[in-house]
Amino acid sequence: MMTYEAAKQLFDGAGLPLTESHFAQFQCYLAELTETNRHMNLTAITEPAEAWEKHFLDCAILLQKVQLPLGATCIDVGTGAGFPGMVLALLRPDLQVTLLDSLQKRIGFLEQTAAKLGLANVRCIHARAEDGAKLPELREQFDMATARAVAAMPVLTEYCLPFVKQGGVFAAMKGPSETAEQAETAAKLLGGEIVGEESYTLPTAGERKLIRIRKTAPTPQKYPRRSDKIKKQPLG
Ligand SMILES: C[S@@+](CC[C@H](N)C(=O)[O-])C[C@H]1O[C@@H](n2cnc3c(N)ncnc32)[C@H](O)[C@@H]1O
Repeated sequence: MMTYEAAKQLFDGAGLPLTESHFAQFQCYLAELTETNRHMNLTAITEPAEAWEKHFLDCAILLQKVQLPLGATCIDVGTGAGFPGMVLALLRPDLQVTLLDSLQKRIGFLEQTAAKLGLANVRCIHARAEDGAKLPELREQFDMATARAVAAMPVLTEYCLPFVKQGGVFAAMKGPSETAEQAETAAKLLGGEIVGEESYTLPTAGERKLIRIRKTAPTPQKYPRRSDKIKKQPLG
């Protein structure tokens, strides 16, 4: 059981505000996640204190690190149970958030959950990243693409950077061992430039890292390549 006071303290510790209405929405999200997780593999983390830290706080920190203008468009590639995208949409109703995943049943869960939470700023798309990024309505349309726990940097950059418009950013949520340098070749080939990496620490889960790549030129049409090619010959 998580109380509002405990959740607020957790967010305060990272310098993030948490209103009672956000708390109620997060609790509703967690209840949906826990219930659905009984019959669908969504996440290994449903214990309340752990979910609050490793899912909600971790994803909320992204908003603190990347300053998104009012009304910005974001895509979360390989969103799974909605991390980080659903958290962004919940905390920033002005953002237009697209949640993309290759598993239809997860997309069904996300559509139902966004409706339950009253989030009108969420769109859910069932597609592989490398197919979605070929669609004119998605290619180079986003101020920010993000992803957490989907693939290693060279592969992930090929999945994500094609979605970003020029001047926008790809922000990868990573563990401590991956580095921005690992994406340098991929970034160059895909029209990006490494901005840098920034570490932060979760209270009990330890170090996490945010790697940022800015989109400086259009992605050549031949990217992203076919799924098997991306995995067999990562750009690196
Ligand atoms: C380990 S889960 C991580 C989910 C979530 N981002 C998180 O941090 O909890 C990876 C997710 O990425 C999705 N995924 C993997 N490869 C993908 C691809 N090429 N295109 C779209 N989704 C993909 C999987 O279906 C899965 O839901």
